[in-house]
Amino acid sequence: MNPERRQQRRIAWRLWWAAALPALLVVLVLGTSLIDRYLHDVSQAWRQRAVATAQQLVAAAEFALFADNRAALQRLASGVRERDPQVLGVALLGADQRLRALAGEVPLPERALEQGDQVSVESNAIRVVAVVHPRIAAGDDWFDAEGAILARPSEVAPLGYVVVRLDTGALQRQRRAFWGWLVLWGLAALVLAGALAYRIAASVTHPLAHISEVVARIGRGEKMVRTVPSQRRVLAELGQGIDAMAEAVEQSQQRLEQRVREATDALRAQKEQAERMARIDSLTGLATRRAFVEAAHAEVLRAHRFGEPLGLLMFDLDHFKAINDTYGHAVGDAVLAQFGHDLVTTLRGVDMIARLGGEEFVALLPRCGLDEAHAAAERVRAAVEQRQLKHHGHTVRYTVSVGVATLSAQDTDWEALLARADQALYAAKRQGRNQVAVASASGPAG
Ligand SMILES: Nc1nc2c(ncn2[C@@H]2O[C@H](COP(=O)(O)OP(=O)(O)OP(=O)(O)O)[C@@H](O)[C@H]2O)c(=O)[nH]1
Repeated sequence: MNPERRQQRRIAWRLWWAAALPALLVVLVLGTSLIDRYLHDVSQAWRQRAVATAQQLVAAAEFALFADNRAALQRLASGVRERDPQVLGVALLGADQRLRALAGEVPLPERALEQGDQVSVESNAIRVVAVVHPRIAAGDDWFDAEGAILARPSEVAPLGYVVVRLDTGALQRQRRAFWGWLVLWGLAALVLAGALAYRIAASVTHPLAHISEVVARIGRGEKMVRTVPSQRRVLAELGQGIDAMAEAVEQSQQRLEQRVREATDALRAQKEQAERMARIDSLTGLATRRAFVEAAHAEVLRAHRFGEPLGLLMFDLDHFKAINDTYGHAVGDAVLAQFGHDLVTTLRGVDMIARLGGEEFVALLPRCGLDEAHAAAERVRAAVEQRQLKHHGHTVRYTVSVGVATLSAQDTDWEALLARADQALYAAKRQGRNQVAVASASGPAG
């Protein structure tokens, strides 16, 4: 059983007990007190009946006791028993408390009998001992000549005693029947209260289970799940609260996701920008040293693989420090940018042009032999020589020295090729600048 279901059961049980227990207590208390009262009345009635039977016998036995007529007394005793089946026994005792007649079973009193009636209650019987006083037989002796009372019947010596024992088994049966009835009604009340409690509990636990399930699903990441109005019933406000909370959580999650997306996009853009900047020189728009190195490596491999020529031109602006010093750094930058532009327009589109750093540039010329490379270098040199850069009222003129090298079988990598072009450039500088110098396969030429 899952935890939600177990919790639902627990709540249902508590509600059930909350409704059933008071009902049970009410039935028990009311039933017990009613039965007690009823049984008390019934046992009083039985007691009175036993006393009445004894009193009837007292009246009837007076003469026979007076006359000590045992046969008459025996008839009386047997007659009472025959008439009333609930009379268990009748005993008639004389004034000396000795037995004169007996019918059925009667335990006789052990102690000397007193004047008044005695009622004793056994588990299944009531025993009444009644005193027989002379009332009619000796009546004449009770009044004087003027009719004044000399003595009352109770004040003179008794003629004898009547003992009657009445069966109260029926009373006990009635008592048991009532208790059975009470238990039965108690159970019926419990079942009824249970059924009602179940309905009441269900009206709370079903919406609770529904809301718990929705909360669990939201917890598992199902964003769009909400409570159903027909199922949240008495807990409508709680359900609406959960819905509102889920809505707020979803919205804040969406906002968060949006922010994460934006931050990721910004990071990606920054990364791309950084990569672009790492590959493209911001001043001239040409490839950087890093981009050149990658391309040169691939080109050298390709040229060796297909036996194609590969030319490399290395450029260095002449006396560039003087330009900076004379016109300022901004003009120096403008010269660099212009030179980059001139390289792009003068050389071919397939040529890989890069700024290695400072005023040093390089161009890789695929499928280009020495003559072609030299011609290209010369074109650049001549174009730069003709260039007049106007910047903030200044007209700047400058020249460039070029070192030319072509890939030889000994150049195992681009660095070897570049080193030879650099040596050629150095030679061009040495020879007076504004020159193109060509490197030989083993070293620079003049
Ligand atoms: N304006 C500007 N100047 C730069 C840049 N990069 C390097 N330089 C300058 O370029 C100058 C290079 O000077 P040098 O290496 O002495 O060479 P040079 O003056 O051209 O002399 P030679 O090459 O021998 O003809 C230095 O003054 C650097 O500060 C840049 O991006 N912008």
